[in-house]
Amino acid sequence: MSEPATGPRYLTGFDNEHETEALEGALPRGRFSPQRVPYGLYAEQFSSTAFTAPRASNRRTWLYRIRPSVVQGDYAPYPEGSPLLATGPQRTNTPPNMLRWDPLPLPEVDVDLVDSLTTVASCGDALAQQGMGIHLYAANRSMQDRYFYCADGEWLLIPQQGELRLRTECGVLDVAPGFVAVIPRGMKFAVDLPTGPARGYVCENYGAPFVLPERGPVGANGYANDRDFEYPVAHYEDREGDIELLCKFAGHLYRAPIDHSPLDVVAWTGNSAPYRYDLSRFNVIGSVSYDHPDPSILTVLTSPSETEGVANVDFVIFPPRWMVAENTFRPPWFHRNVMNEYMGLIEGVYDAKETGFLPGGGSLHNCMSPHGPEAAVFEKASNATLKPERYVDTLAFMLESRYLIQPTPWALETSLRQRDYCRCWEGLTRHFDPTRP
Ligand SMILES: O=C(O)Cc1cc(O)ccc1O
Ligand SMILES: [Fe+2]
Repeated sequence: MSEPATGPRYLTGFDNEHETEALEGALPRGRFSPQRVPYGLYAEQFSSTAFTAPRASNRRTWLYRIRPSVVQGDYAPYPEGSPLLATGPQRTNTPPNMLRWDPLPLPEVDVDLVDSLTTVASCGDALAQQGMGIHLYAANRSMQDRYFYCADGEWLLIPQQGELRLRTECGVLDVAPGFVAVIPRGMKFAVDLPTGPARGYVCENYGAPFVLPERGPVGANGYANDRDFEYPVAHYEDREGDIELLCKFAGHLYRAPIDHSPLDVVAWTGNSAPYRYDLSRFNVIGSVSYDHPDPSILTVLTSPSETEGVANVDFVIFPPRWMVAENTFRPPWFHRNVMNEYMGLIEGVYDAKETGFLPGGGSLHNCMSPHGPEAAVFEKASNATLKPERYVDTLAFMLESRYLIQPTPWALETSLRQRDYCRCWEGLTRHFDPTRP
């Protein structure tokens, strides 16, 4: 267990069968469901995979709580929720154009993270448990007397500005920019903003829960190491009041009244729990000889599809690292891909795009749409004197999917869309001269 001087404590190890209790002796020993649970708690199983999923991919947690989750009111639609939250499939045509957006401005009115959700795009179909939704948030208010869960998918939160404190059924996670957090499908939580306004991205993974990619010949270590994934210790809220439980279900928001905090889990054991990961812990593996490797080498987490090696979603990062490849065009190469790529920027500048791709912004290059370094980057990288160079002040990410990523009507129409994006490649003029090899 890691114990920072202040703030929440964490259990470490990806997908471990963790166990934790906020009151000594609260966790039943030797069985999950004794006739009577210590301290008068209720036992509740939380299943993130089918009961019969293979052992290696099975995820479930036993929660020991003050009241079972069924103690709540009926759901009613929550039409006041963000009108820009969408699930898909999108009804508008998906253009093949390369797309890019400026960041969302920070809000001028009080709004919490859930109410601020703005969907840029989605792929697949939440109802078929395939694909993902890509949302932006820009919020300035903590969630008070309201909690949320998403039945449509697991949430990967990628903060770009401002810290998030995630109060969840399993405990508390602090997530600053440079960290990511994953909340299992269906887990109840609230988001506080301890450092003021916050902005970032949410990948709502409709498919199989994220796992760590295989390492192949790289061996037993490297990429994202299992031990660096941090899970919260049990922490419970024992309070009653006029409280709201929000949920996203089949693409729509609902609200149910509840007269107590749903974060009343005193102890839990299992492997389906929220976790956070410090992206600076990623062990970057790259070329130490020549050529620019495929970006899959930078995969932090992958949600597999039924086809081996073809992801439902890959979460890939482009962190600070050394570039040493000799006689090599070092930036990302020009590219057309059967897979679909949404990119965001957490910090600094991305090596393929030195202008126009801004922290908090995003770009989308869908199936077979060409993309690559902008003209100025091509010019510079083709003529640079190649010596070892450390890329610093940079942290971009990519959400890559086998399913076409469909922008929402908002994303196509918003004034944040850079309608001149294509022009960044305009200066790529011909250099061909058949007389000079
Ligand atoms: O910028 C992109 O489009 C992502 C990307 C990065 C890279 O290093 C190689 C290929 C690729 O698609
Ligand atoms: Fe690409």
